[in-house]
Amino acid sequence: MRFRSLAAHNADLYDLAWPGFHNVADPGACPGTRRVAFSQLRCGNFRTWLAILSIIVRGPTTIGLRMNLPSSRTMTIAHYLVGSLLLLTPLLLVWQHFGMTRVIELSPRQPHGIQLTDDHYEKGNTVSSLERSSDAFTMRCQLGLVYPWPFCKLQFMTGEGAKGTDFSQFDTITFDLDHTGPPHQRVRLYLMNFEPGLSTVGDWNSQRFNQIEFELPAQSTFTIPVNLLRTADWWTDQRKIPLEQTYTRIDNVTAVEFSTGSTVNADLVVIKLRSIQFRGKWISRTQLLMYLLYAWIGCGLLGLSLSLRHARARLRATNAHLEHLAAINQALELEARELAGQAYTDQLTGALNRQGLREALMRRLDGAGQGDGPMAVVFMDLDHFKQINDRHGHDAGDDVLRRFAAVIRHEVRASDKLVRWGGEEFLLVCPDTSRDQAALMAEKLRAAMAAQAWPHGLHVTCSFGVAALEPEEDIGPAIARADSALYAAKSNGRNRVEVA
Ligand SMILES: Nc1nc2c(ncn2[C@@H]2O[C@H](COP(=O)(O)OP(=O)(O)OP(=O)(O)O)[C@@H](O)[C@H]2O)c(=O)[nH]1
Repeated sequence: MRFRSLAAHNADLYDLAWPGFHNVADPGACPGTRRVAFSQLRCGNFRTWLAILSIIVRGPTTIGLRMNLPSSRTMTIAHYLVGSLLLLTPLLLVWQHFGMTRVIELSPRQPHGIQLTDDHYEKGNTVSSLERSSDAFTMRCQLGLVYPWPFCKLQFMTGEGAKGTDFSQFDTITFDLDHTGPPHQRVRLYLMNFEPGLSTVGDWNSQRFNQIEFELPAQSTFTIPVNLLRTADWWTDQRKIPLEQTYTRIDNVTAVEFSTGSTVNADLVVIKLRSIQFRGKWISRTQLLMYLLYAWIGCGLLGLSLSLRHARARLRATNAHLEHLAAINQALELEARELAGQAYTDQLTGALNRQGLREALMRRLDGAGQGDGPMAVVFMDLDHFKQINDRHGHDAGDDVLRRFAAVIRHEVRASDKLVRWGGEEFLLVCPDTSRDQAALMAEKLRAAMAAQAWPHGLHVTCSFGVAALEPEEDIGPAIARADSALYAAKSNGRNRVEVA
């Protein structure tokens, strides 16, 4: 199994430990991008604010602070949205405050229909006349005293039939006029609102009379707020309008009436009206704030869902990465175990080598309560092995060695350790085994050798030297005694067991 380089692994671990930003010294910078070092990001530093503004407006992928994961297109769009909203919010608020003005003007310059009426149709004797010039309407009104509430009024038509104009979005009414007549001259303004269910076409008085009455000021131009308009009491009394419907309503105004006030003297009133202007905002501040709030909430929700998606993708990537690292770790452990096994094992026979024996003995001694019982060693040496090599070749000799080790392993306990001492010499270390038990076992092994079918029809025998460890004795002297016993077995004719 091939693995990536250690450097690549380190980079992986670095990424896991520090998700978010790469080292600014990363040489893999995108061409054309500017990099900003963390050390440069300090409050009061012009570059800091420039960098932050860049993140907002351009998105994080286009500047030096590069995220580990590439931002998706949708994330970039979200960043653009937030940036746009950040710029648009103050702009719109300022524009709403100083601009966005909507005006309806009632004047000779505007095409609204106009007519003059007085109390004649109420059988009064008021005499009125209207003079129209390019810049003003001049109303002359000689009030009579026959009708109890004499009046003259200018009617500006702002609708037709049941269809009127919406004045509800206007905030102020500005008058431009001159007047002559008695002091403290009062005037009235009516906004006639047609309301289905209340008003009928052709019945003028069935429309809601939104009224305001005030004394004309000395100056020609003056402004009053629209919210001073009230449904006229006389109209609600006359029409028997329930109290809960006596509110002001000016969303369907068919006419605006400018009338003399409630003075009952037989005065001559002359009013030169240049204009009445209704001013308001195309969008009220409240509406704008609501729209901005919706936009921010929408943007926030979008950003949240995108962040969640991004986080989920990141989590998936991290999990996959962790799984990948775990697999690498497992493979490395396996490989390490294999390498460790090779260091302690003879490759040809699979028996332990001397280092392996040392390790096994160390482990035995380390174990609690281990190493206290009797222990025996059996030295084994194949007889006339040189002849096998000489007659049948080295490979045949190897086959015999492999088979020998297999036969011995098959016959002994798992706790007995087979060690290749060198060449055709093997050592069997038998824990919890007395000298007599070891001698019996050696005889059993010798018999097993005789019963074995050897390669190339060979007849292979082995000599055994048995020795037991004295209490508190190291294994070394016991091996030496077993070696001596083996020498004796060889001397006494081979294929036999000698006990030291
Ligand atoms: N095929 C093979 N031969 C080996 C290996 N290690 C040692 N030998 C051979 O084993 C032989 C040992 O010969 P000797 O020490 O003379 O012993 P012997 O021929 O078995 O004689 P006795 O031990 O006296 O019965 C030598 O020829 C070595 O070359 C091995 O790994 N493979």
